[in-house]
Amino acid sequence: MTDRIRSWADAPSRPRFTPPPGAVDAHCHVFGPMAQFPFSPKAKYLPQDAGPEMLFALRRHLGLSRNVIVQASCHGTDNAATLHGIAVSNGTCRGVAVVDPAIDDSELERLHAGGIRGVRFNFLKRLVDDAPKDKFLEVAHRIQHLGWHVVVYFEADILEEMRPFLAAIPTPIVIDHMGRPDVTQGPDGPDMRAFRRLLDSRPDIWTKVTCPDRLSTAPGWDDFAGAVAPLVEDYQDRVLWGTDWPHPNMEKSIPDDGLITDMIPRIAPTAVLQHKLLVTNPMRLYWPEELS
Ligand SMILES: O=C(O)/C=C(\CC(=O)C(=O)O)C(=O)O
Repeated sequence: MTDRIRSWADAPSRPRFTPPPGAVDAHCHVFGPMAQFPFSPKAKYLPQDAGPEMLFALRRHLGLSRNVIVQASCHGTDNAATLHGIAVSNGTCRGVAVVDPAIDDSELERLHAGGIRGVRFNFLKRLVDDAPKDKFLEVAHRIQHLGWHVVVYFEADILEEMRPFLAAIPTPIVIDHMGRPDVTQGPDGPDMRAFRRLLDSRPDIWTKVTCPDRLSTAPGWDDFAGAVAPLVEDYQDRVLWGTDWPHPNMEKSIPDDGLITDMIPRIAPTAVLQHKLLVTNPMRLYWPEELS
C-alpha cells in the first residue's frame, strides 16, 4: 500500500440547516497526522492526514459544537491519535476506542481519563482481519464498571447471526449506521424490519442514523430520508447523528458535509426531534455528568 487516499471535500458547502446550540457530531474520525501517529501495519487503507484542527474547522463551518471521535481501523488498537484529538479539544470531544482484547485494567483507566467512553467492535471483513466474539464479550464485561458502552459495526447481511452476541453484551450498545440496511427497500423493507426487531429486543440498543452517502443510491439521498425518518420518530430517545468525516474509503464518491448536515431536518423534521438527536441523546452517552 503506497498511495495515501483523500476521502473528504476541500471546501464543503455551508448547510442551510442551522443545528441547535450544543449540537454533537457523534461519529467522526481523525487520521494521524501520520508523522506523529503512524497508521497500523494492518491498516486496509492509508489516508492522508486529517487531524483535529481540520475536524474543528469543519465543525465550525457546519455549526456544530462537539465531536465524538471514533477510532478508525487504519489506526488499529493504538488510540493515540484519537486521544490526541480529545486532548486538544478543550473538553469538546470524547471518544470511542478500539482495544486489543488483552488490554489491562490500568490501560482502560488511562483511556477513560483521556475521554474514552466506549469501545468499538468492527465486523467488516474489508476493514479488519478478525472479529473474535468471545474476546469482545470479555472486553464488554471488563468495561462495564467504567460506565462505557459498546459500538458495533456490521452490515445487514450478518444481522441474524449477530443477535446472540448482541444479546449477551452487558453494556448499552450503539449500532453504527443502523447496521447498513438496504434503504432502497424503504421504511418497511426487510432490512429495516429486521433492524427494528433488534432495537425492540432491548431498550438500551442505540443507533447512529448516519451515512446517507454510503447507504443511498438515489439522487438527493431520498431513499435514505424515506427509510430513516420513521426510525428517528419511533426510537427518538436512542438515535445519534454524525458526519462520518473524513469519510474513510469514500474517495471515489466524496460526500459534501454541508449536504450531509442538511439531511438532519429530513430525518428529524421537528425541533424536538432535532434536539434529541443532536444534543440530549449524545450528551446522555458521552457527557452524562453535564446533564442535571
Ligand atoms: O467510518 C465508518 O464508519 C466506516 C468505515 C471506516 C471505518 O469504520 C474504519 O475504518 O474503522 C467504512 O465503512 O469504511
